[in-house]
Amino acid sequence: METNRPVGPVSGTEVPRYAGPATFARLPRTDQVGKADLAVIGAPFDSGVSYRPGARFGPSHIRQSSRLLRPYNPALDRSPFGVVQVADAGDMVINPFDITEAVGQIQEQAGALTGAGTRLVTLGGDHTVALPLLRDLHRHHGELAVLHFDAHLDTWDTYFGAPVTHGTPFRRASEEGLLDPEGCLHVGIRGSVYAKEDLTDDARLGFQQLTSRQFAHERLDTLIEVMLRRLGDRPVYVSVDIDVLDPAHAPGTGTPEAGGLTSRELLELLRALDGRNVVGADVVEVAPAYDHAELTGVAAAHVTYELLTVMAGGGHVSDTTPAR
Ligand SMILES: N=C(N)NCCCC(=O)O
Ligand SMILES: [Zn+2]
Ligand SMILES: [Zn+2]
Repeated sequence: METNRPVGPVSGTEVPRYAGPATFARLPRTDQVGKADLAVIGAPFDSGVSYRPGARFGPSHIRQSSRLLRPYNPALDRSPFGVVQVADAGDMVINPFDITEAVGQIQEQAGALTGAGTRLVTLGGDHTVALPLLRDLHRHHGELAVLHFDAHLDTWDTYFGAPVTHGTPFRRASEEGLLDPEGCLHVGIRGSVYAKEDLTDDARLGFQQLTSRQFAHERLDTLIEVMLRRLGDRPVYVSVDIDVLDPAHAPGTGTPEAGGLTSRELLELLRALDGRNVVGADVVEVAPAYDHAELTGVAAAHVTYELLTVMAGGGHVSDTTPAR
């Protein structure tokens, strides 16, 4: 039947949700809809890691762990897949043997969609993938506020002389002028670094921090206020490294650090972005080989769902049901 309503996910009450190939949240593929306003896309690439490999399998694991998501999100009183057309754009093709070529391929394949007006939530892959995604979005929006959830700064300079790795994307982005130095914030930072100067370098590159320790001592609503004040009304890129969560909540990742956020805290922080101008997002560093019972996959799927809900925006109705 012809309809103007967005094409929604396959219903879990009509087709068993464990059956059939996994798109994110059982959404249609981009080639099954006219045009997607919002798309989930995989960036299976992990040649930038400094420790455990395996995040190249992140996109398929997050999709598999997303089968139980339902279309209505009570926390934000919204059916995100009914407000705008959301679809799964599949996986990018990325050379695992050449990082320079890989980041070019990511920028080009993301750009083909963003150039046509589709906003993206990219499933990594390791954190290297954020750099080409920021390069692409800077072309559309100018300097970006980066809201970066991570145990790690990822503003280090080089590893073994290599400038483009999963520990360096935000230093490169800052040096290239892609970031608004008044609007960038790390959330969940913790653990050891190489030297005290790492922290002063990081501040010079334009980042403030809400550390994981602050979550132990300060109220969540106070920290949310600090976060929102830092972002203002700037175009925001949200980068979620799943290792921002405590390893108890997300064991399936390459560089785990004890003492992290709970998934409840992270989901609340993301919901607080509702109404902000989120122009793109990623969910990275999910490495399923170290996961158990899809703990990390489910956390990443729910993070992605909250990002999509915020990015879908309010629309005009609270109970919009997508077409089937
Ligand atoms: N982006 C992630 N997950 N980790 C960066 C860790 C870099 C290091 O080995 O020091
Ligand atoms: Zn990290
Ligand atoms: Zn990271």
